[in-house]
Amino acid sequence: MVVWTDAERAAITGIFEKLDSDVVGLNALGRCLIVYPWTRRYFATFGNLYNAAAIMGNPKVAAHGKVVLTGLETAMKNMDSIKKNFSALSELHSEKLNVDPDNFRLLADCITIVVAGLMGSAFTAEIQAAWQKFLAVVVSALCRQYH
Ligand code: HEM
Repeated sequence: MVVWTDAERAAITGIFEKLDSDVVGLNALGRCLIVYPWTRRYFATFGNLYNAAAIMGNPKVAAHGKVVLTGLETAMKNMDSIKKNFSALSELHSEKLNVDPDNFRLLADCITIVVAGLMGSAFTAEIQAAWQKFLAVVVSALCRQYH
């Protein structure tokens, strides 16, 4: 079981309060698709993902970025049962979407980079530590139904 300190809980909820999930979602998913181009293959239904400008201007990327952030927000609101809550989502990514689980970590890193950029100096090492712990638990929960 994952144990969260009050400071970690406050750091994570604070990030969601401060940042606009539309902005974080588009920029993080867009960055992932640009930096790790093989991730584009999972989004064949999204249309034009040929280059950075097309990706960042694609409304389906923006909409899906928001979906991912909404998923994270659900995890934040249920921090003591992330594994249980993400069981169906893990199964979907594994069995139906066939997403290689290595990619979860890559998207998580893009989310951290975007959050860091938006938070500026408020993204202290302590806040980063709490945030990365949170994302590590999410990634581990998403990997759980892979076998
Ligand atoms: C932080 C990690 C991630 C989270 C929290 C997350 C969350 C979600 C959520 C909430 C959905 C919608 C599920 C539904 O409709 O019931 C979804 C769908 C999807 N995810 Fe993920 N995801 C993550 C990582 C990834 C990665 C790394 C990839 C591929 C590289 C990926 C590919 C997809 C695809 C292809 C869909 C279906 C999109 C569609 O056709 O609408 N996900 N994800």
